[in-house]
Amino acid sequence: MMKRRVHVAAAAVIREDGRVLIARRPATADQGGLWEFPGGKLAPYETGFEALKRELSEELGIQIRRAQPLIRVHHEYPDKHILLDVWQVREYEGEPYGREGQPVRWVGVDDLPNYPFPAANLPILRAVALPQEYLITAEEPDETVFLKRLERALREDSIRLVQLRAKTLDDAAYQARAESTLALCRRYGAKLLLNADPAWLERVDADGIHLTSARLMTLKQRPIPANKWLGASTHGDEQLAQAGHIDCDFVTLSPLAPTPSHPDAITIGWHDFQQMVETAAMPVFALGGMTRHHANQARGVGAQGIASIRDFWRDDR
Ligand SMILES: Nc1nc2c([nH]c(=O)n2[C@@H]2O[C@H](COP(=O)(O)OP(=O)(O)OP(=O)(O)O)[C@@H](O)[C@H]2O)c(=O)[nH]1
Ligand SMILES: [Mg+2]
Repeated sequence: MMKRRVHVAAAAVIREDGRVLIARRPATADQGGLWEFPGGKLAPYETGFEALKRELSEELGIQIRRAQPLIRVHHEYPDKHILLDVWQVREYEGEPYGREGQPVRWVGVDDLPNYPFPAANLPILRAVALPQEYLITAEEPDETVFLKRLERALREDSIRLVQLRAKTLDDAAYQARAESTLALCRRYGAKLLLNADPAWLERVDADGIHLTSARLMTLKQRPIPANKWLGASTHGDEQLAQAGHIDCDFVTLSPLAPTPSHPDAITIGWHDFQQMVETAAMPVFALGGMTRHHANQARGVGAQGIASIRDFWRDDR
């Protein structure tokens, strides 16, 4: 028999202090007793956003003013195929409460993994915890220049996710660079991922590892614990599937568009990008010819946001 297909709109409602609202499902409901992001099934002829507005009014008593797409997750439950269409909501009227008697709680983003959620929710927890911009550092031999550029981006562009990519440094220089970069990232509350062998986490206590696509393809399982972040570079369906298989937390997918350094490269383009993101079941950053100004467009096709070296590696004006 064909499985039921269920399309659900749900919201990560985010308060000014950054906490996220979650609600507990009634013990008698499907997935009873687990926590969830408020929302529910689309009624016939409703769009996701229309359903979101109605459900949050019914379940929380709030009126959404503006919402931004966060992530779309397809998940196979034994009895149904579910599509969770998740939005980020920061602008709303009213004070949310459990209008159907359900317990609700404001939770810090890093505390979310401590609550039991339905199996489909793992990618959502990752998307909620990640920003919409991912800075990849440029090759820069001069450490002073490097740290100055990075600090500008942390301070002025509010970058909160950084990948240290330094392929030209030897091991000793890489370790020194990783330590100074980590100290700077910590000052701004930014997460730092090392683009390096996963064993580097034993030497530098960074927040995680970013795998090159070559390294990604050699792995049989997730190489680092769940409390560290695992990103990977991907360029197509096979690598995306492998990233899912070894349980990466997120990926970059590139090259989306031509760049000044690769004007004639074969690029993915927004259309195919959207299709690949739809099947990815994890946050995906668009990379290649992207700037901060593309972040909303990327969100619109289901991405987490954009990754870039060039756009963030600017000089102080
Ligand atoms: N709202 C919501 N539903 C989720 C989440 N994760 C998840 O797997 N689901 C599943 O998606 C479906 C949504 O159902 P729902 O019970 O919220 O639907 P609804 O508000 O329209 O209620 P009703 O149909 O019971 O009247 C359920 O099967 C639920 O288990 C989540 O984070 N939020
Ligand atoms: Mg509901």
